[in-house]
Amino acid sequence: MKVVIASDHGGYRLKQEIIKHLENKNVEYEDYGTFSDESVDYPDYGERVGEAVASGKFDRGIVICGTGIGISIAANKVPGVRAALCGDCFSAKASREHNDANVLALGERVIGVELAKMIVDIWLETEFLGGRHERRVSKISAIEEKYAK
Ligand SMILES: O=C[C@H](O)[C@H](O)[C@H](O)COP(=O)(O)O
Repeated sequence: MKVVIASDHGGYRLKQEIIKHLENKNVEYEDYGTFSDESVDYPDYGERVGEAVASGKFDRGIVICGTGIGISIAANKVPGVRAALCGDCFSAKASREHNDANVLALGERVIGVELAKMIVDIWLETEFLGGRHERRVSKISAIEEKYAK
């Protein structure tokens, strides 16, 4: 599995911790920035990861900002992206099983590093269940198509 990860300055420190964790687990990843804690704009990084996942270059994306909210909103603007902001393990599992989330969003200012690592593990390991959830995810795609220019 190939993972792309990015953050703004508000998620930079947690991104570095998650990168160390991915390396320890031998998960293939690419870091799309930001590369310091200097202030930047989260939509740039959400869009970057969203495009990289939607294009098929990566299987999954991880985006991090202060709350995880802004960067997930931005990533979700890219057609084909289903970004899930998770602050607990149950949501991380359900976002994969039910929603086939292809981008995980985390908030550095909200959750601790150890919980974030646990969420990442569960999210990477959990498969989409399909079945009734397939129909609902298809309806999300239909909404995208309806509003596409
Ligand atoms: O949703 C947005 C994120 O939480 C940003 O990380 C946050 O807004 C950045 O705030 P500041 O510029 O005050 O560090």
